[in-house]
Amino acid sequence: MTTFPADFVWGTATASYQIEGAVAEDGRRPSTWDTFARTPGKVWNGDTGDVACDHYHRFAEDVAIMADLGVDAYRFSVAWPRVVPEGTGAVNQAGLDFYRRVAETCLEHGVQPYVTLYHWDLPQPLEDAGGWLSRSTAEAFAEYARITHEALGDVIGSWITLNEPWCSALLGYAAGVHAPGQQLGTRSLEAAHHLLLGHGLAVQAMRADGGEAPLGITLNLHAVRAASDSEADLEAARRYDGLGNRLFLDPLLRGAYPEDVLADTGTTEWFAERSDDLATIAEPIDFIGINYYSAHTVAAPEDGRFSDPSLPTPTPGSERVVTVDTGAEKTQMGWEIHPDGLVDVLAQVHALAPGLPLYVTENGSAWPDEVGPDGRVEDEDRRRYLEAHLEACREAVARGLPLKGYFCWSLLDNFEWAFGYDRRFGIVRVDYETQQRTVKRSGEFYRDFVARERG
Ligand SMILES: OC[C@H]1NNC[C@@H](O)[C@@H]1O
Repeated sequence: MTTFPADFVWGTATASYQIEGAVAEDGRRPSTWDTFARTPGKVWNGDTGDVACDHYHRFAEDVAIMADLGVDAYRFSVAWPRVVPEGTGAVNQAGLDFYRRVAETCLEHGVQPYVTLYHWDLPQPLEDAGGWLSRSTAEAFAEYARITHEALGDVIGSWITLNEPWCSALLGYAAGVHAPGQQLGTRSLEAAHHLLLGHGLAVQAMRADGGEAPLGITLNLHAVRAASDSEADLEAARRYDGLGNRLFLDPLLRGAYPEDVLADTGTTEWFAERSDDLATIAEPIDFIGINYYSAHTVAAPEDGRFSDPSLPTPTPGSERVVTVDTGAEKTQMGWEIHPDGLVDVLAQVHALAPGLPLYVTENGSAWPDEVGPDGRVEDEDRRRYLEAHLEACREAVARGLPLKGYFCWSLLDNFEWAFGYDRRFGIVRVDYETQQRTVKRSGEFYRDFVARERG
C-alpha cells in the first residue's frame, strides 16, 4: 500500500467568524457576517458568531487538543475586522497581537500555523462602499494582507489569500444565501473578478514584503459528472464546471478567463475591458489549496433552456442545470459522498498546473451527532467519511499527484454560516452551553491514522 511522504502535512482547519466569538472585543468592528447574521431569516434559528466556540479566549486549549491529536499544522483565518477594523486606515494592534499569540502557541506545541487572510468576514464599511463589486475592495485587501504579513511573517508558516472566492461571489452576490445577501445575477462575476484581483495584488504585496513562507489561494472545487453522454447533459456539465471551477482556475493558472463562461453569462465585454488585470491575477503562487466535499452529477433542464432571463435572481449560467440524485449516501448537508471525486479535482488542477503543490485545505462532513451516556461521541458516519477521503488522498499520491497535505474540516463544531449551529463538522464536539470540548471517535481515528502513517 502506498505510504504518504514523510513530509506530508496533516492538519485541521477553522475560520475566524465560525469559532472566535468576541465579536466586539479588543477593537474588532462588525463584518458583513455580523450584519447578515442579525438580519431576520438569514441564519437558522437566528444564530450568530457572537460567541461561537469562544476560541478568542480558549485558543490555547484548542491548540493543546491539536497537539494531542498529533497534527502538524493548524489552518485558521485572520479576521480582517480585527486587524483593520474599518477595512482601510487604522491598524488595530490588539488584533495582530491576538493572532501572534495563537501562532506562538501553535509553534510552542510543534504545530505550524497556516493563515487564511480572508474567510468571508469583510469589514462592513467596505461593503457599504460597494463590497467585492468595487475594485477598491481588492486594493484594500492587498493593503490588509501587506500589514498582516509584515506583522506576523516571522510566525506564520504559509499564507492563503482567499478562502473559496466562488462562495464569496456566487453565494454572496447571486444566490444571496451568504453575506452580503445580494441577488444580482451575473454581476456576481464582477465580485469574482475583484476577489481574484485582490488575491493577485495581495500576493504581489506579500512578495514585496519578503519572507520565505509559501503563498497560495484556496478554492472549493466541484467534481462534475454529466448524467449521461447526451449532448444536453454534457452541456450542463460544461456549464457547471465552468462556473464552479474554471471561472477561478483559468485566470489563476492560465492567465485567461474561460471564454465559454463569459459567453454563457453575457459578461465577455465587461471582462475584456479589464484584461490588463489578468497578469496580476495570475501572479505565480507556491501552492493551491483545494476544499473538497462532494461530486455533482448534472443534467440539462427538461426544456433544454439553460438561461432564463425571466428568473428574478438567476445564479448565472447554473440556475437551470439540474443536479441529479445518484442514490449515493449523503451527509447531513445533503451532499453526496464520492471520495473518488477528490482524486478527480486534484487531477484537474494538476493538468492545468503540472507540479504546482496541492493541499486539501478542507474536507469533512456534517452529521447529527449524539452524545452517549458516557459523554462520548461515537460519530461512525464522520469517521467513515474521513477514512474514505484519506484513502482517496493516498490514491492521489499513488498516482503521482503533487498532494502535499490534508486539513480536516473542522477541528471544532462551529457556526456553519446560514445553518448556524445546526450542522456539526467538528472532529471535536463543542457543547455551546458550557464550551466543553470532547474529542469524538472521528478525532481519535484521525489521531491514530496520522500516527500510523507517520510511522
Ligand atoms: O460547509 C463546510 C465548510 N465549507 N468550506 C468553508 C467553511 O467555512 C465551511 O464551514
